Amino acid sequence: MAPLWCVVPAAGRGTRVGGDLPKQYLPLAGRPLILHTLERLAAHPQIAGLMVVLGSQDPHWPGLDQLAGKPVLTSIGGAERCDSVLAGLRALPAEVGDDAFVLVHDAARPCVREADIARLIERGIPAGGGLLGAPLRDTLKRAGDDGRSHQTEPRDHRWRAFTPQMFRRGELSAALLAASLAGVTVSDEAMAMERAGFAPLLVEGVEDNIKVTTAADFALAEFLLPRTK
Ligand SMILES: Nc1ccn([C@@H]2O[C@H](COP(=O)(O)OP(=O)(O)OP(=O)(O)O)[C@@H](O)[C@H]2O)c(=O)n1
Ligand SMILES: C[C@](O)(CO)[C@H](O)COP(=O)(O)O
Repeated sequence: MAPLWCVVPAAGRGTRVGGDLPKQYLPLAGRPLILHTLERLAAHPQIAGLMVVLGSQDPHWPGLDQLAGKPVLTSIGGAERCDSVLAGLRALPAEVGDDAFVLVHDAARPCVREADIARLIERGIPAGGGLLGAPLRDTLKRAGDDGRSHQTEPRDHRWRAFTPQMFRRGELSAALLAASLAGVTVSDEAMAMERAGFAPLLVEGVEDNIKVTTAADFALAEFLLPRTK
């Protein structure tokens, strides 16, 4: 099977972490968070190259053009994550045809495991596309505006969505464009594909593939990094 390109949205501002520097450039184990993510992706034998989607004014990008001997290209993202992913898909090299499967992985998920990426590719391609995730394990409460629990929701059939997510370049681009034209901000690729009539395969991944979202997540990611190779 031919290796796949990976689009890496990295154009966010990290507002939930706070501070002046976007979270992808904050130090994690002594180096910018994004470098850990990119190195892990580039080292994967089934990944052909990386398309990193940057903010329009980004003085922090280190100007990488290759990693582990694989090309690292960049493009400019948009206001929402879904805009950035669509921009990255459009900027992929022409050798990546519309029928080619493409991975999308958050720059903010540095602890992704090689085996999870491999499992997504192996199971997702015959299924027409899919995503890593994990079934919800906690009891789920519906909160009222009063901050009290008013109901316990069923948790069966409910999953948390991770990245990578993997779809055909053409189908995902069309699905993201359709959502955008409808004024819908999709929070992940699978949501765009669901709106377009697809049923992405849920491939179980390890829950330590965390998204660094708040300042407290840096300590957890630093702990997990050497344990999730
Ligand atoms: N307009 C955007 C928004 C987000 N992202 C990227 O999408 C990933 C997941 O998004 P999230 O964790 O929400 O990152 P931020 O938008 O940076 O965080 P916040 O919502 O706290 O500002 C990150 O790698 C982020 O850089 C992006 O490429 N373009
Ligand atoms: C794509 C994602 O990582 C799946 O969990 C997530 O949706 C990113 O954005 P969010 O703003 O944290 O929902």
